[in-house]
Amino acid sequence: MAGQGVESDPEMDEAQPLRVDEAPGPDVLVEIRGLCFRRGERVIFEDLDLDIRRGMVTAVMGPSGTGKTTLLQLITGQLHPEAGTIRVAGEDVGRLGRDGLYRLRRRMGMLFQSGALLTDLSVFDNVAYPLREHTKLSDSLVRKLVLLKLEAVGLRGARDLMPNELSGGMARRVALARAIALDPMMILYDEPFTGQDPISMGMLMALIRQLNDASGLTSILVSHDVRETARIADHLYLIFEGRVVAQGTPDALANDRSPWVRQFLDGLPDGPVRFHYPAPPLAEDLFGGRG
Ligand SMILES: Nc1ncnc2c1ncn2[C@@H]1O[C@H](COP(=O)(O)OP(=O)(O)OP(=O)(O)O)[C@@H](O)[C@H]1O
Repeated sequence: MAGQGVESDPEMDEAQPLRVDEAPGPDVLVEIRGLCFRRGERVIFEDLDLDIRRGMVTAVMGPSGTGKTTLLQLITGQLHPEAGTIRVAGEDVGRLGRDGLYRLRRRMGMLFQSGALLTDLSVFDNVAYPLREHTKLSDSLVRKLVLLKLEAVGLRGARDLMPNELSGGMARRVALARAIALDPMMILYDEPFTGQDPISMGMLMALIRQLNDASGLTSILVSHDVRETARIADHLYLIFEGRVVAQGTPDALANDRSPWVRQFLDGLPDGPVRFHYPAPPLAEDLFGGRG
């Protein structure tokens, strides 16, 4: 666990930005500074600062639609910042050309919700796919690597199965084996627990932690599952309305009394994040004679 305390604004009725003032050290793998990004007219990020530290599992949480998936897409260079910088392993992602991005993405494993397996390939061939596409390794070496990756997710014995013969949890573990096939420096998880029963969720949680620690990875985890995420993450960022509104270790955030943190971590239906969409007073609407 990282020994860092919580940082949040206790009076936070309205989300205030938290700034990362100190320069990033060598332990920072992803450094985001002053990130601005819009979708049409909608501001998704406004002057966002965020650090992902090497060797840690860092979770990014926040209400639905805050931009968590968008953040992962910006880190992987699928989207480009409007302003600000995103540095991954020292490289400014927004300035990389096609080749640079390609090289960088090879070093990032991704387990996105939509990252389905190729349905007409066996488990073995799904995991072998990135190795065959991106390397010139011999068949016998590919075989050994695939078996090792499948062993790491507990599915070496399932190598000849087809995707439609797998449970949802097994399919996600195969996708995880595929995501680590090229020995990435970092792995990004977007809602990895969605739709999983408690047992396979537990297995995935343990795997995320184990793979991170045993392979010296750095992990970014986007998830709605507050309790589960807090159990495996070293550091949590809570984002809302384009900014980081709180960050810290799970323990520190668990003891944080700010209304925003409490509403999010305790799943309260109303608080700084309003249940009601902004509207004039009800009486005015009912009796004010307006259309
Ligand atoms: N391709 C797109 N074009 C336009 N707007 C988009 C697109 N993808 C997402 N958005 C919008 O950007 C905002 C952020 O979306 P994003 O998926 O990043 O949020 P999220 O925090 O990951 O949400 P959730 O927790 O529900 O998955 C949302 O308002 C969404 O409607």
